[in-house]
Amino acid sequence: MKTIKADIVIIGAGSGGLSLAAGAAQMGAHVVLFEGSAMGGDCLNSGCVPSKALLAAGKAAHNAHSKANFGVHVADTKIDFAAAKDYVDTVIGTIAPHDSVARFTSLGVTVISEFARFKTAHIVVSDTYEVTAKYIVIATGSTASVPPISGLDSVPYYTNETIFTDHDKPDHLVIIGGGPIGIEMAQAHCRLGVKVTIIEALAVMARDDQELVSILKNQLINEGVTIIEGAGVTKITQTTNSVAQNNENINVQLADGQVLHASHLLVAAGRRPALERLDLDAAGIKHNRAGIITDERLRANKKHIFAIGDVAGRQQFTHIAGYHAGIVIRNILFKLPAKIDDKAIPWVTYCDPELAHVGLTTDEAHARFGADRIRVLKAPLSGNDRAIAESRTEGMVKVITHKKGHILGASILAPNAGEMILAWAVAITAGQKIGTMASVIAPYPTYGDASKRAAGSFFTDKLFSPRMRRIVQFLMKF
Ligand SMILES: Cc1cc2nc3c(=O)[nH]c(=O)nc-3n(C[C@H](O)[C@H](O)[C@H](O)COP(=O)(O)OP(=O)(O)OC[C@H]3O[C@@H](n4cnc5c(N)ncnc54)[C@H](O)[C@@H]3O)c2cc1C
Ligand SMILES: NC(=O)c1ccc[n+]([C@@H]2O[C@H](COP(=O)([O-])OP(=O)(O)OC[C@H]3O[C@@H](n4cnc5c(N)ncnc54)[C@H](O)[C@@H]3O)[C@@H](O)[C@H]2O)c1
Repeated sequence: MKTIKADIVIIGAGSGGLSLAAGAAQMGAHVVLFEGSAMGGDCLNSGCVPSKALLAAGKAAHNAHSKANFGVHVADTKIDFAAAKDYVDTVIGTIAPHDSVARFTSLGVTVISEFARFKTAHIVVSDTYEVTAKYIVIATGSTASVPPISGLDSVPYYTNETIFTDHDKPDHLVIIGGGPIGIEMAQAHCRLGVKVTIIEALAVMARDDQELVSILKNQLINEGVTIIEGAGVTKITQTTNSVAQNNENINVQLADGQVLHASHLLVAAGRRPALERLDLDAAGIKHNRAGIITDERLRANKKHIFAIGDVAGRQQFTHIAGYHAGIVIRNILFKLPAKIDDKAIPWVTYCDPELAHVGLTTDEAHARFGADRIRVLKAPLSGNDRAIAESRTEGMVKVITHKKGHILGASILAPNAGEMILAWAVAITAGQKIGTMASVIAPYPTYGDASKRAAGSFFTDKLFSPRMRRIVQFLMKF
């Protein structure tokens, strides 16, 4: 057993662990980083990167098919599903060196490619190392949560960890769960020629603005995705291939008695924190079903132990893991009592059109301020010249403000909503009122102009009122 003394031990080299390791080591701390699997974690290997690459392949196929209204006729579009998966591998391979052991070693981080667990509250061990550290940061992420459906354990199914590595094209992909993973994978596969059905126990994309979600749902249904909501799966069985049509030999029974036949299943029913290898009891660290219990400084019940990213039981996004890393750097390296601030957290689901959000949702704003103290501003893309020129009028910018003009939240459904939401994230972070966005000079013609238009509608009633008309008519006398 080799022994090391370190300033900071980080367990997990995903988005959170890597950001923290790179920052802390380059600022002079002695950092030991444990990773038991692939460097880069979920985001690089089985999350953001492969899903966005597959969506890009799907978008290329879709655009090749749907150009007739532009007067462009594309003959004989052929989709090579395996080649699309090769493309996904290439994208991962291109980014991988950035997250590699070699790069982090060159930054001064001691990387140990083994799973780690607590021996005591100050000592972390793996198969061949024992590291004593002043601070320990748990960044072990999350894994797919597999619901206890009768028969599921006796049939093959994909999770995010396996779906990107299989290069065979499914005939009929049935997806259990209509959250961001389910929606993104449904559209990517459908556009690459796969028959897709989503089964969602409650409502799809429940965390997002439901008016925008319903437009998105129509878009997906028009493209060929079948969406079944409010339907629990009660039982799953498998028949022998010889009696199944189109390889649809997995039978998915729903609570209403309906039975669907799938060739492949994807379980996308949420996440559970990756705690099982850590032996948290050895360090007396408190946790619950969501993850490590932390305070606003991301400290566990032992104040020298922190948790960041998915395992911290808060929002589960790569940019949040990176944000957490910054909070922990300020706490550990600079001894500042930095706390997380939830006011302007953005998220984007990268279907086409993209669905983006930042700040409070309409429901949250209602609950916090009451319906009579908030305003909802809308700019449908049907009134946006760029969207009309590109035949992409299906979306909308929707903004929630306090009645005094403070911006509380924004949701956008648009082709590049993920880029557009940044302006609203900046405005909310900076505590700006809606007048700032209304007075911005937006380049024409852009989708961003719809943000300005939504903001401007805050003032429409006052600007075009009888009172204003009387004032202007009076002033025109001079
Ligand atoms: C399909 C999919 C698509 C996604 N798309 C997006 C997106 O577009 N945008 C976005 O912001 N987010 C997206 N996410 C979420 C994002 O991937 C996660 O929020 C992010 O990866 C969390 O980073 P993390 O560092 O907390 O954990 P992870 O990236 O999961 O990294 C944790 C690491 O810890 C390692 N580990 C675990 N236990 C131990 C141990 N005991 N010892 C040593 N190592 C250990 C694991 O092997 C892993 O490498 C997506 C997720 C999925 C599944
Ligand atoms: N673009 C992005 O940023 C992006 C993309 C993918 C994932 N992610 C992250 O990963 C997380 C996990 O994504 P997810 O989609 O797995 O989880 P999720 O929790 O967001 O959605 C899971 C869905 O599955 C449903 N469900 C659960 N059990 C079910 C069952 N037995 N039958 C039918 N439906 C069931 C739930 O009602 C829910 O709607 C997200 O919350 C997000 O934080 C982000």
